[in-house]
Amino acid sequence: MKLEQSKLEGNRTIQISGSKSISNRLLILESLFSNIQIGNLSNSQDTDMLTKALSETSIEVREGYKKQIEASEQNAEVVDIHHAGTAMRFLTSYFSIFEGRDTILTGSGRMKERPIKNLVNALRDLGADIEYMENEGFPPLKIKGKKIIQSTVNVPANISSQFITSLLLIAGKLENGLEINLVGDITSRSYIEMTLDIITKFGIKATFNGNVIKVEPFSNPSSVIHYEVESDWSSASYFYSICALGRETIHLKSFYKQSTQGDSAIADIYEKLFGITTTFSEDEHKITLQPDPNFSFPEKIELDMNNCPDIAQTLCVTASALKIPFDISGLGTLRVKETDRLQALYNELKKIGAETEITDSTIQSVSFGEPEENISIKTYQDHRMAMSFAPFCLIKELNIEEEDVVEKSYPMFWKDLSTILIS
Ligand SMILES: O=C(O)C1=C[C@@H](OP(=O)(O)O)[C@@H](O)[C@H](O)C1
Ligand SMILES: C=C(OP(=O)(O)O)C(=O)O
Repeated sequence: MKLEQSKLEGNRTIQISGSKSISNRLLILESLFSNIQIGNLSNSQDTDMLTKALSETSIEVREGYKKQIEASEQNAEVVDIHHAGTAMRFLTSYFSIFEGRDTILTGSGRMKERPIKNLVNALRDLGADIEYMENEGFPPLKIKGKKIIQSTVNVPANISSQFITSLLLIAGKLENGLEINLVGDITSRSYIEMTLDIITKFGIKATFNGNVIKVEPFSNPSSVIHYEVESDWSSASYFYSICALGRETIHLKSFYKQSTQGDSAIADIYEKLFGITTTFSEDEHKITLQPDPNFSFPEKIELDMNNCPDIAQTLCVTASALKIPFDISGLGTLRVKETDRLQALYNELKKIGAETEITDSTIQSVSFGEPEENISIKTYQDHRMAMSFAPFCLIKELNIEEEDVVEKSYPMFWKDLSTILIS
């Protein structure tokens, strides 16, 4: 995607679709239990992948399916979820309790490099039957669905919170409920809290004290629950970056003041660091991002982003574009996402003039110089690389390679961007 050097057209409104994280949790719950209606479901490719994987596996169909499989002794169903990490992790638990069904759960080349061992170990400890088909600790998996009766498990919590969420989503369905003891540091904690918020709104009883999460068994909500998904704050982050560089007002919908998405931290972060105030219009669920024209930027940015890892790339690009020194910690999980995001940032920030140093879990600026003449940003098949570098067109024209990657989380990104830029 060639992006001309542009200015920001003020006062436009952008409607972003539902949170990918919330949507994917609700889809699993909808499939395990009934009586749920979802509004503003994410239009992301990851959510489509999950919807497809779950189609015809809802609870009602499951009973019939079980008999069908027993009768015909069919081979395992193959489910390919491509790049969708949450889908991979959530479906591992889901298919583990899908009695009578054998599933081969696989994904893209990159998915086969993303860890899943702690989740598989936890499920095996609970009694699940899962085998690795290629490399120990990584997808693809062969899962023989069966009834799980064990109810306590230890899970290391420092690699991915998605393992914990995956277990929490099936927990209510287990005959004896589930007690999870989180071992070690807890990464991406906000996502675990989001899951607990969703399951408890659903009627499932759960507590989180110290390092222990307890979930009681649950049958079904007594009446239909309507869940309106708040729009995606990770997607909104790119407009905060655009606002910080373009210094004009932007409106975004549909967002709430009380959000369960950890990435809503972007509002406070961009207010403190870049003078972008956010006002909420409760009745329209609209937020207005407004730059303070007299704001003086900080001398240095020091931030731990363990709770909101998906907006780290956004922040690094904004700070580099404004040449504000930064030192960001808490980013260990970035190494095992769609690409090694720390390495990708290190490589591509150079092109816009920022030299950095990276460690296992940090990125720090070293110096700022002039951007390259013909900037062409590689995305490494990572949607967030494409979207986080796009705002740089407010400073200088650039090319973003593999533009279609945005579809993973935000298919309308380029179209929405074009409505607020004037070249
Ligand atoms: O549960 C979720 O919806 C997510 C959890 C986070 O992953 P980790 O816990 O692996 O950091 C986040 O990066 C991902 O985009 C979505
Ligand atoms: C890391 C992400 O997604 P997932 O882990 O679900 O692939 C993301 O959307 O930034």
